[in-house]
Amino acid sequence: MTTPRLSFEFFPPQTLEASFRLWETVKVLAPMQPEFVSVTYGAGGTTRKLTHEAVTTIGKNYGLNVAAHLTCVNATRAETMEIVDAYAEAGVNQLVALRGDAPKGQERFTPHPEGFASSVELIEALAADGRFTIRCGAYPEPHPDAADDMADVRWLKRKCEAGATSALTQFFFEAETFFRFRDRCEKEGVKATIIPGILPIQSWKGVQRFAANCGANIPEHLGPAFEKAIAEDREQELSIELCTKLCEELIAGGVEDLHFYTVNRPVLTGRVCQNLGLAQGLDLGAVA
Ligand SMILES: NC(=O)C1=CN([C@@H]2O[C@H](COP(=O)(O)OP(=O)(O)OC[C@H]3O[C@@H](n4cnc5c(N)ncnc54)[C@H](O)[C@@H]3O)[C@@H](O)[C@H]2O)C=CC1
Ligand SMILES: Nc1nc(=O)c2c([nH]1)NC[C@@H]1CN(c3ccc(C(=O)N[C@@H](CCC(=O)O)C(=O)O)cc3)CN21
Repeated sequence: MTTPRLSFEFFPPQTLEASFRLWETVKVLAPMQPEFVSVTYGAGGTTRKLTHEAVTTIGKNYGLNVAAHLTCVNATRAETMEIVDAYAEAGVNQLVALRGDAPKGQERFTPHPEGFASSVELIEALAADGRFTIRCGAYPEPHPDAADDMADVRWLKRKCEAGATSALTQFFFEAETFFRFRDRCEKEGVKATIIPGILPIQSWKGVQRFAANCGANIPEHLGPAFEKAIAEDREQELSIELCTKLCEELIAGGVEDLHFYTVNRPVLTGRVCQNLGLAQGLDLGAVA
């Protein structure tokens, strides 16, 4: 069994308090020497400037390899390529190219009349540009926009043919979900590395809301387990236990990379990595 490579996802802070949390999260997790970290891009491009600042600051101050998320929402092609130029000038060499969620108040993704109409178009433009390693998203369980059972596999294949060399999956809670998807992708001839996206459950309430919007299935037995854990004030311990088990199963099944959705909180991700024996240099003692 190989030692998996780690990566951590952050979101750009919208308030001063949130920015303290981000820096603490980065500072605590950076010593684990992740392969890369990534910074998300708010729905509708609302965090354009903040994402850029977070990406460059993390790169400069922590020497981490940072991948910036980029979406097609609410921007012309020219505007999107301006953002791309600014990243290249700042020394960023990896992008996570996404179609993007619909902005608040809008039901579904609607392309900008002069914008990229899909993730495939964005990836094609980035590949033609040639300056970046391109990562994309992948959906082991049907994305709400998927037409049928195989749509997400076939669409991922298109994204990889367009130039994405690795895919970060939506979070999921059963290893089997990932393995089934990986097998289907292999059968369809998807060449990219498929990296499981791992969400340690920070908030049981929050994750139920979020999962419903994303089409991620929450196994039924988790409901009573969390209710009991919350009543006994050990919600975090249960999250760590479940997430550790999921990662162990993935590693046993040959997974060589783990991408953690940190939601800008270092403890759960740190503790899971510790349990997996992957947390050299991690010091959780100083976390506020
Ligand atoms: N997957 C991940 O790791 C993350 C995803 N997201 C969000 O997920 C949302 C979706 O973005 P992407 O992953 O780039 O979406 P995408 O372009 O892969 O579309 C999602 C699914 O919708 C269907 N679809 C969309 N456009 C299609 C088309 N033109 N023809 C056929 N099928 C089509 C496919 O089934 C596809 O798998 C974004 O809002 C992104 O911000 C955010 C953070 C991480
Ligand atoms: N479609 C989509 N959009 C995204 O922004 C997105 C994804 N998918 N998938 C991958 C990550 C995971 N993301 C997540 C996942 C869970 C929470 C969540 O549980 N939030 C809690 C707060 C947690 C806390 O206390 O800090 C909440 O109550 O909303 C947030 C973002 C964001 N990312």
